Amino acid sequence: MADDYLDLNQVNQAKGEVTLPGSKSISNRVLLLAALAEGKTRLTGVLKSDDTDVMLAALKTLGVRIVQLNHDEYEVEGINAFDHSQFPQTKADIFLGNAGTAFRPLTAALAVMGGDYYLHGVPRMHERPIKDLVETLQSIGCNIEYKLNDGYPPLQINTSNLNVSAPIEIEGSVSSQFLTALLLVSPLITRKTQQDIQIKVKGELISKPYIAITLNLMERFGVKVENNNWSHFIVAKDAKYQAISHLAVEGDASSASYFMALGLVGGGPIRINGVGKSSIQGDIKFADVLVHMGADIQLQDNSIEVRGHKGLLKAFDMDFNLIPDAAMTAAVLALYADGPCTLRNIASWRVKETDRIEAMHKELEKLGAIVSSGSDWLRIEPPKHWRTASIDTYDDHRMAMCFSLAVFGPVGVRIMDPNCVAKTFPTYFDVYKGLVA
Ligand SMILES: O=C(O)C1=C[C@@H](OP(=O)(O)O)[C@@H](O)[C@H](O)C1
Ligand SMILES: C=C(OP(=O)(O)O)C(=O)O
Repeated sequence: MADDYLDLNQVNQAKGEVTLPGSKSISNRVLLLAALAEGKTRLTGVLKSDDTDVMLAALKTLGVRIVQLNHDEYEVEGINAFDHSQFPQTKADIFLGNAGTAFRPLTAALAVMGGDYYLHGVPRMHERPIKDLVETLQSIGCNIEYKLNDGYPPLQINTSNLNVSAPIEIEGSVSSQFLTALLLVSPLITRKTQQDIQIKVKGELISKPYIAITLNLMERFGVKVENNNWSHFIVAKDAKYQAISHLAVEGDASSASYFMALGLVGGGPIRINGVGKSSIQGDIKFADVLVHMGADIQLQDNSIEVRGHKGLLKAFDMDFNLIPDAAMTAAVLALYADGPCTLRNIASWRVKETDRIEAMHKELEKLGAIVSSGSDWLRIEPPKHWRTASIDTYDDHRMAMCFSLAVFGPVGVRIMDPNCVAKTFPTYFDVYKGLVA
């Protein structure tokens, strides 16, 4: 039975060493890429969590042979989607929880390859938009139907009849995962239509560093995409994914943000192994926010060491569009700032695991902060009078993880439903407890 809550005591210090679990964004992309490729790929450092479990289970249901060699090591036997245009299993009911990185790319892959597939998730997944991706796929001949509400999962996918006669247009302003999904399947589209594919982004592309991860990993599997200023992409007609003998998944840079923050407010030193300056994940740039707030950060190729100092942190007013996930960590650090802090350009928070602007607003207020917010921003005045609080987490792993940082004031906190961290970091609170005193 899930624990209802977890009481975290007030603490003064944090130090120690952690090794990060694998990156969710990389794990789910490489599982799919390896499944589509020709040949066997060995993946190490794969994240073990709800989001990756649903991707693994979906691929197995679709008939992909995946052997677990060790706890975080898998061998994936690619189906060679270029010679076999469908998955071995052409009819399936696929549950994808609340994993955007599984739902959006698999929608694109299954719609392009065709079959008889029902894709669904938890109730919140059925409130998260997918219209922009579905409309783009329909515009090139995919057969997708909404089963509950227009614009949202669940989806029924049937056999496609691809027809691409102009650049494929995709909206970029709601989630970058729609463009990621289209890019990941673009070599399948070129193969089926026997032509180069052009992709044009409509609207302002958000969360660009996640597109960089997509392009980087596609290239590792043998497909180089031409990127013209993040708005126009070209994929050549001979594009094809080739297996890689071994790919090591980096540690998760968004998960690193909590430990980096602990090193700052808790004094440190905290050493974080698994990501560093060679990372392909945009969230590594969270280090710049912490340096602004007063952290001393040493970035090695594959590790980070963080130290803080006594006293208040420097307040910030910043655009967080490039690091929407690590941005939540900054919102909680605002509790210890020397003035009001503003997070800007975070509209995508409203359509994630919960409405994160509303959730963050409510929960920071419970601790005594004075908070205001708008459609795409959040402003936090640090508490003058702290209050003890039960923090509701809204089934959002990041709400639970970032509010574990709210214990450096004069009070402890109660985290409701702490097991929601299983979405990306099931052992988070055990690791956390080993660092704070
Ligand atoms: O592509 C990815 O791996 C992700 C993209 C981001 O979503 P948006 O593009 O919707 O901001 C991010 O918030 C999510 O956790 C992972
Ligand atoms: C937004 C997130 O997840 P998803 O991949 O489901 O979009 C997240 O992990 O913060």
